[in-house]
Amino acid sequence: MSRAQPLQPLNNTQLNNRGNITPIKGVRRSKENQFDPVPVHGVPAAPPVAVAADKPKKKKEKLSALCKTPPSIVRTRNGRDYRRGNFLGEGGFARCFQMKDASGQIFAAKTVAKASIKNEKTKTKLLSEIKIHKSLKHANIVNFIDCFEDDVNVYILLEICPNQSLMELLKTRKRVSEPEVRYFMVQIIGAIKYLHSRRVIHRDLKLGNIFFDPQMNLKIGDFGLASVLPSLDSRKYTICGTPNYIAPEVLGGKNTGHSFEVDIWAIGIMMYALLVGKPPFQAKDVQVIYERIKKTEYAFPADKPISEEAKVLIKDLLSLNPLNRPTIDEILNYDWFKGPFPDKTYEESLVSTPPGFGKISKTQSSINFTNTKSSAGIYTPKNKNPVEILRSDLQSEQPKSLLPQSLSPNDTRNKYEEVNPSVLGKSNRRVNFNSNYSTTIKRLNQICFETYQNMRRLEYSKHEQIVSEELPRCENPILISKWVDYSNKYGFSYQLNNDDIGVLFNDENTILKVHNGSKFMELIYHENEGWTCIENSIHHPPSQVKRQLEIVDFFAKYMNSNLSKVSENEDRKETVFLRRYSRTSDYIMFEMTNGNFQFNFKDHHKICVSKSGLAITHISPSRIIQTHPLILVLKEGNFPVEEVPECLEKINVIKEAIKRKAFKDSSA
Ligand SMILES: Nc1ncnc2c1ncn2[C@@H]1O[C@H](COP(=O)(O)OP(=O)(O)OP(=O)(O)O)[C@@H](O)[C@H]1O
Repeated sequence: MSRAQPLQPLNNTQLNNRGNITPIKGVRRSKENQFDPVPVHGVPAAPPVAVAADKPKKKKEKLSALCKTPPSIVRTRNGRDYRRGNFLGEGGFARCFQMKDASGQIFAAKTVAKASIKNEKTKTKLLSEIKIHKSLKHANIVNFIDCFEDDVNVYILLEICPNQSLMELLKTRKRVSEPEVRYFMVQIIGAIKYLHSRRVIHRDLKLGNIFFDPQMNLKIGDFGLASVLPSLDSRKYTICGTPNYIAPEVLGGKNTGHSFEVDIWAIGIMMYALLVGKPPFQAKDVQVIYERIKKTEYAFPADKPISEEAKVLIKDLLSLNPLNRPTIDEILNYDWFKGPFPDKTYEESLVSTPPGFGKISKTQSSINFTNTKSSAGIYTPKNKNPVEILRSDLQSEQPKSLLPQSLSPNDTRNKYEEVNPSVLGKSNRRVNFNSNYSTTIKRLNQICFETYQNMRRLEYSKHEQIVSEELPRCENPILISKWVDYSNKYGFSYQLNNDDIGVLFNDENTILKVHNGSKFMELIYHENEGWTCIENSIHHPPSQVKRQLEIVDFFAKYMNSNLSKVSENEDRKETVFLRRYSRTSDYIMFEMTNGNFQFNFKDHHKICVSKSGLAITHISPSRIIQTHPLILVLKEGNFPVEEVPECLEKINVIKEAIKRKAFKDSSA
C-alpha cells in the first residue's frame, strides 16, 4: 500500500511560469499527422510539443513511459483509499488509470511519474496544470477532484470520461455530420468562453483533449499547456501546441507573441477536421505543416462536401491575422448555427450519425440551440447590448417579478419578500479573494468562526464586570448603503458608504469602481484559491470588460437616481468588497471581505458585526449610525443612542446565522 500526500501549495510566480518550456528541436511525428495520437490500448500518444520550427529534427523521449502502473490501492494522507482500475490511456506526460473510492465512485487518475519530474521546468509545468485546472468549474470542463502523491507518482484525480474523446469518435466515423458538429461546437465554445473570462488560454485544444462524459457531454481536459494571462493585453511567447493545431502567430514565436486567439484558431481546426475528416494543414512532415499554417494553405476537398455556411465560419476562424478571427460571442452569430441542431449527443454518435438529424425543424433547432447554449453557460441577449436590456427591463412593467420591487434600504413594503430562487438563480454566491489583496479564504473562515465564538462568549460574560481597557475601539465600518439584486441576469450590484461601486457578477467575478479614482478593479475568482485582482484604468479598459463596466455604470446611475442611502459617506480607508450574500424572509446578510457581516432586517434596521464579533453597529431607518462594543449592548439590552426594536432577538438571529456559516464553511 502506498501513502500519498497532498501536493504543496503553489505560489503566484509559479502560475504563469510556463514560458520555460524547453523547445523540442524539430519534432517529426508522422503518426501525429493523421489526427491526434491514439491514446488507447496502450498505444503511445504523441505529446503536445514546444516547437522550434526551423531546427534539425530529433525524436523526443516520452515522459509518460516512465510512469509505472500504480499500486492496486493508493491511500491519501487524509486516509482516503482509492482502488486502481483499468488503464485508460496515455499522453506524452502522463498515464491515466481508473480509480474507485470507498463509495464505489469511479474517477480517472492522471498519473505522472516522479521520475519524469526531473527538473524545475517540468515541476513548474505540472504545478501550473494543477493550479489552473483546480480553479476551474464548468459543465464542459473535466472536473478536477483532487491531487495527491506517493513515493513514485503524482496523481491528478479527475471526473471520468468513459466515452473517449472526439479524436476516437472521428477515427471511427471518418467524418461527422454538421448537426452533430454544431452541438459539439456550442459545448466547446461555452467552455472556452468560460476559460477566457478567467484569462486562461488553453493552448492545446485538439480533438484528443475533448472528452465525452457518461451523458455524452463534451468536456475539455488536459491543462498542461494552459496559461493565465496577467492582463488582457499581455501576450505569451512560448512556442507550444500540437503541430496540426498550432496557430500561425505561435510559429512567429518571440517576435509576435500570442493570446486568446490561438484557442479560436484551434476551434477552426477542430471544426474542419470533424467535417472533412482530417486537419486542414495535415502533412507527413511537421515542417510542411508549419509552412502551410504560416500561409494558411488549405482547401475544402470537393469529394467531402460541406455547407457554404460552414466554410464561411472556418475561413474566418482560420484567419492568419488573429485580430480578424471572430470573438467567441461572434462565432455563435454565424449563419451556420441556424442549421439543424440536435437536442443532445446520442451514444449512437460514437459509431454513426443518429437518424433524422438532418430533418430537425427550424423551430426545434432554434430551441435546441438556445438550450445548449444556456447549459454551456452562454447567455446571448439576442445581440442586444446588455445595458439596453437592463434599461428596458427596469423601465418595463415586467421586472417586478425579476427585480424584487423594493431593492434597497428605505424602500417600500415588499422589500423583504422572499425571493424565488428559481427566478433569481443562485441565492448564495461563493466568493473569496486574493490573499495579496486582503486576507485568505482560510483566514476569512477563521474570522467567521471567531465572530461566532466571541458573540457566544460575550453572551455568557455579560454579567461580569467590564474592564474598560479591554473594550474594543469602535469606529463605523464600511457598509453596503445601496444594492440591486439583479442576479437573475447579471449579478448583484452595490454601493458602499465610501461610494465605491461594485457588481458581483453571476460568474462570481467582481468589478469594483473606486470612488473618485481613475482605476477600477477586476477581481477574478478562482475556486479555493482566492481572487486575482487586476487594476485597470477606467480610461483604457480592456475590451473584454467594457460591457461589464457599462453594466456597473448603469447600476450606479440607477442606484443614484432611484435608491436612498443607508448611511452618510465615510472616508475611503480600505478596499472592501462584497464576498457573498444570502437572503431569507427576515433579512439579507452581506459578508464583506474584511470579515464584517451586515444584516439588513425587514423592519429597516441594519446591524453590522465587526472586529470578529467584538463591535456592533446599528443603522436606524433614519440613518443614525452608532458603533459600540458588543458587550456593552448586551449588558444594557440595547444600543445607548437610539433603541433598536427587538435588539437582543436580532443579535441572536445574527449569531445563529454566523454560526451556520462558520460550520458550513469549515465543513466545505
Ligand atoms: N478524465 C478522463 N477520463 C478518462 N480518460 C482520460 C481522462 N483524462 C485523460 N484520459 C486518458 O488519458 C490520456 C492521457 O491524458 P492527457 O491527455 O491529459 O495526458 P498528457 O500526458 O498530459 O497528454 P498530452 O500528451 O496531450 O499532454 C488521454 O488521452 C485519455 O485517453
